[in-house]
Amino acid sequence: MKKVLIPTKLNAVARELLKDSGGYNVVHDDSTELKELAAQHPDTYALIVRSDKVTPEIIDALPELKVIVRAGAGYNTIDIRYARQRGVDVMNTPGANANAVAEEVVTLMLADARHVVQADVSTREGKWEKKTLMGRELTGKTVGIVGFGAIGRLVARRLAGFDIKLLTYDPVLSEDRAEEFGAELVDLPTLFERCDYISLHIPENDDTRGMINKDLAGRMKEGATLVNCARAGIINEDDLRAVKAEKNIRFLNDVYPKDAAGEKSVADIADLMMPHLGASTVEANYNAAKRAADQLMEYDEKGMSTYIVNRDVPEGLDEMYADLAYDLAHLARQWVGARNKLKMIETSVYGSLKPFSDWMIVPILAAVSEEFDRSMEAAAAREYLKDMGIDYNDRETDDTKNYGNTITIDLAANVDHGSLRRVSIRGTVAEGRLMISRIDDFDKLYFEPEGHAVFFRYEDRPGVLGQIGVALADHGINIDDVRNPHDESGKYSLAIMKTSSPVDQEIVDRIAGEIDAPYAVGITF
Ligand SMILES: NC(=O)c1ccc[n+]([C@@H]2O[C@H](COP(=O)([O-])OP(=O)(O)OC[C@H]3O[C@@H](n4cnc5c(N)ncnc54)[C@H](O)[C@@H]3O)[C@@H](O)[C@H]2O)c1
Ligand SMILES: O=C(O)[C@H](O)COP(=O)(O)O
Repeated sequence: MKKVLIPTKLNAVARELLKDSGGYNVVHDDSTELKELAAQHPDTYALIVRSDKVTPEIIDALPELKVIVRAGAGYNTIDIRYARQRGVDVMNTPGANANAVAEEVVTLMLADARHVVQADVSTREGKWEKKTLMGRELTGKTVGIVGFGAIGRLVARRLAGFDIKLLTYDPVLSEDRAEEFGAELVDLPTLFERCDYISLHIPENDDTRGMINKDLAGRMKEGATLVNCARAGIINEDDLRAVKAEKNIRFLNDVYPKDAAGEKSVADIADLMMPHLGASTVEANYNAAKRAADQLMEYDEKGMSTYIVNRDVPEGLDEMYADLAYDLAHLARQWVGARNKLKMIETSVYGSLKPFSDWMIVPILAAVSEEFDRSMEAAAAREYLKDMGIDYNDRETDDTKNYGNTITIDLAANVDHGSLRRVSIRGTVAEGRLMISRIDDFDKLYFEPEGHAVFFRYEDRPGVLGQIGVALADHGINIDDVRNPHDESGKYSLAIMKTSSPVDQEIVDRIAGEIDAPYAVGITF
């Protein structure tokens, strides 16, 4: 039986579900230090934690460890890179505790606006501070949500009853999607300048650490409120301290560099402080515990999970196929017009790659959207696509077609007057090299996506290749390799030329005009 160590205060449902499944020996102990528990249970296979710090020392103390499940959202307390080096997968349970945090945000806003804590203390002391404790109303105010993920969206929904004006900033959100939530998508400085309340709902990572700095805090309105129920590290505390006194900013805080008793460095600037209680509701604790157990069992049954946060390429998949998916999508994106609005992505994954078809959306999306980070998960990719209004279909495929281990990517993008421009590109890995084997009706290309290349699709006639060669030479560009297949009808040709240097799309478009090629792409792989 696999040993699961739960060294944290987590609803018993996790323990019960795992035990009932018959496959796990669960040790649930929230009163012993994790270090000590690790020493006592070196045969641990899975660790289920909350904000407990999982250091390289803990990981090293558990040589059998295969997976760490974070029953919650933020995993900045787990050394995910070291876990990866040791072959340990790390999962979280996104969204499981989102409502608890959203309600905490509303609680803090209202409690501060009506001086609930002070009023309670002073009334118990026998005072009657009705005059000094004049409050403020939340209704009708402008609220800014930084990070419009699971929590950010729920904060928006919960606050809707207060008739607020809602602004949001999230780099992977489209204006249309924001509008569906009644939010206006703005940039970060604008959000800080315009809002009466600002609530942070982003992860702490290398990009967001110290993000709320003097410049942003300095843009806040006089008397505005900043709520941090995300992570301490995203605020530069000294910068906020400097601005707070000047602008009378209210600061409501749930998170600290360390989850532990003792003095808090933000005590002098925080108007309300909670001991990291965002997820501490009976309901959220149950949801996160159940999700942790369910995800662990799914991980063991299917061998992979969309919730893994520290794996770029799934175990069992040759990394070259991830690169192939990226290159196919990169070329397809240029083919349909890099600036045209993408409407549809369809993937057809064949052969031994099939178990990874769901995951393939990650490198594909990284190729078609600069905003999407390749280290993100498939679930985040699908959410992103939904937000951007892009249809995504992972097609059922039929291996009797003998396509081997191939990936086909179909893209469609809007061009002028609402018409769609489509392309279908297939590729594989052969002899240890990436190969593009088909572009639309041009088959058996076996073209290696590497270096610089130009593509022109034109009506077949003699002399066109020469024309392209001369035009490129006029720009000092040498041709390193040429393919020139015809399509099935024999009517169209595709000129694929590898070039010595990148060819600007402007030059490609000019040559396309000269040879009357409606499809023309210059690309660097
Ligand atoms: N106080 C608590 O108890 C508590 C509970 C749960 C989560 N959290 C914290 O809240 C964070 C958010 O949780 P979630 O469940 O909403 O996660 P989520 O992944 O659903 O949403 C995070 C959002 O932040 C956005 N984002 C990432 N980088 C950004 C940036 N630089 N600027 C603006 N937006 C950015 C992402 O695009 C995403 O939409 C977690 O990472 C965790 O640290 C705290
Ligand atoms: O990221 C999270 O899920 C929250 O910060 C909750 O942390 P906790 O499980 O330690 O309360």
